[in-house]
Amino acid sequence: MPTGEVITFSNVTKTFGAARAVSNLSFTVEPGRVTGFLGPNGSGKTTSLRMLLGLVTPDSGTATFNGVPYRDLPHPLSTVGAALEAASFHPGRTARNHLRVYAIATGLPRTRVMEVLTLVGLGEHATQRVGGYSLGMRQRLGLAYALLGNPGVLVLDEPINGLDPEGIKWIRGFLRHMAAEGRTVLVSSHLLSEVQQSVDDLVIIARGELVHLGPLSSLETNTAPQVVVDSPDREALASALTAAGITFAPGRSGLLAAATDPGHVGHIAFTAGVELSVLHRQKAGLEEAFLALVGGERSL
Ligand SMILES: Nc1ncnc2c1ncn2[C@@H]1O[C@H](COP(=O)(O)OP(=O)(O)OP(=O)(O)O)[C@@H](O)[C@H]1O
Repeated sequence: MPTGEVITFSNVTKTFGAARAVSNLSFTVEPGRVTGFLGPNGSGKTTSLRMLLGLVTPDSGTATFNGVPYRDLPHPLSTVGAALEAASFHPGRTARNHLRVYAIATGLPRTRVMEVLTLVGLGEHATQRVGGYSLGMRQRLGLAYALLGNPGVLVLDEPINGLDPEGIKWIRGFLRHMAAEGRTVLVSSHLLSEVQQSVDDLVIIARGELVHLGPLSSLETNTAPQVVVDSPDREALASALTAAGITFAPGRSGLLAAATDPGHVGHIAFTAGVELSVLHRQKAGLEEAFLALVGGERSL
């Protein structure tokens, strides 16, 4: 069984010319869990992953696996499996042929090729030319390549891009399974909704900076709760709230009051003699919390 390793980014900074792509980024990624690495397009995710894999040199800081930078790993292929781009396979060659070349070059048994192709659901398409593959099939081939050395760490850049609903369902189960076996799984995405159902932890960046770190549930608790309140006499309700120092904004089903306790809002209305038609607590959705953190930039 492969053992997961702790990924540590420590004060990593990278600038391209005058543009700072990644700024003083620090976080850890734990084994046995799926971690979503989220941020809008251009927020620095790919640059960070490329630094982790030794493909880009940081200006300062380190990105390591159990304290060791990628270039110093004694057995990189059996430590880390990475899928950064889906389209870099030669269209004229078959999936099996592609992976055989890598397997031979790295001293892995040839039998591993069909094992990984089967694992990602490409067993029946192993002898098909990659040129005829859909984007989703190329994503799966990228995953198969990442799994060749049976690594303890998986680093996947936007693996859900291009998958159809069935493929999305499959990859969610796949990521969970990989983590359940003890692997460290780091998955980037620009859409929270895409990974929400498969991640345990979140690392969110915007403009190259860390803006949120913690379990998925922490994003929810990070969101300011609101009390939805309404009255047949909305004007009187508004006056009562203002008099009590509670700010509010009009919402779809009433006034959205900046308060945590519906009981408190109800009491204010009661003492002002205002009848209520609606009174409940509301939390903003995860997507709203995510958008608020990344500066409201809605990714395309
Ligand atoms: N080789 C490079 N030369 C110059 N600028 C670069 C280079 N690579 C990335 N950048 C810039 O760094 C910033 C971060 O880009 P990066 O690709 O890491 O973001 P991302 O979050 O992965 O976005 P996307 O999801 O669109 O790939 C962007 O402003 C990008 O234009």
